Amino acid sequence: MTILRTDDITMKFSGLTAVSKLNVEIKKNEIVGLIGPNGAGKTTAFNMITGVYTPTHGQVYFDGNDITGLKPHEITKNGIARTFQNIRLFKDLTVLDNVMIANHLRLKSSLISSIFKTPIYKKEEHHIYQKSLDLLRDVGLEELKDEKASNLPYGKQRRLEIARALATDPKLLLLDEPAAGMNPQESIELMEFIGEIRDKFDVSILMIEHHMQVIMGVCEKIYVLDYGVTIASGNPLDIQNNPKVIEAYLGVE
Ligand SMILES: Nc1ncnc2c1ncn2[C@@H]1O[C@H](COP(=O)(O)OP(=O)(O)OP(=O)(O)O)[C@@H](O)[C@H]1O
Repeated sequence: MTILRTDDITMKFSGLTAVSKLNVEIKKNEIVGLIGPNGAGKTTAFNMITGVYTPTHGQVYFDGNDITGLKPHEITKNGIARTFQNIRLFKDLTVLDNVMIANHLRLKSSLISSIFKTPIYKKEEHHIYQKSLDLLRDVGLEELKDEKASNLPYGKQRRLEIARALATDPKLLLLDEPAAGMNPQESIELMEFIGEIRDKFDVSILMIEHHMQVIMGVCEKIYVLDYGVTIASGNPLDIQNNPKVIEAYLGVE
């Protein structure tokens, strides 16, 4: 079953075509990579899928619906969550509070009931507390729940970011360079972690990553962009042996 399909999505910024006619297909529970040299258009593709930009041409279909042009929060509610290249945590808040805040997107009670702390609000608040603790346990951060987010080592901050994204109950998770800044040991752990969250949370994953070992190790399918154009797609072995990819991407490493 296809969870995400982009149909010729294109993004033009005045004279520059950052992404040209991108056709991505992600199946349920698939882990897919999006790679390419700096400036190839990867983040722009994420921004079109998550509603930060409306494609200048083409459509985005998610879970059978056309989501092109929806606002980012509407797309999150539809079931797409993302992390960012530059970690975006509330650095002065605790690990637990970071996850609880992300969970509030799912809160059903009104602003009024939250101000007056009605029984419905208290019940939902308790549910969120419990769910956040469960999430932290699932990503291996439970013991650090009271720690300030900024005190966490880099690899754990990335995990917390992923936990925050998972708090919105996504069906598709977009990870923007999850291995950036990680040491080799953290990168190996990340590879295992990505497989675990796919299984545990029953999500599909689309990830941008420059770390070739991570991409080749976890992705079932890979798309390669160069100057906004898709120059190859296929399984890791096909991609590694594709002369166009070697020239455009691996050649500049
Ligand atoms: N808002 C914008 N306005 C104008 N040009 C933009 C904008 N966003 C991106 N670009 C340009 O579009 C092209 C693709 O950028 P993008 O950030 O998507 O690449 P990327 O593959 O994610 O790169 P990196 O690996 O360095 O993050 C670049 O030439 C960039 O300068």
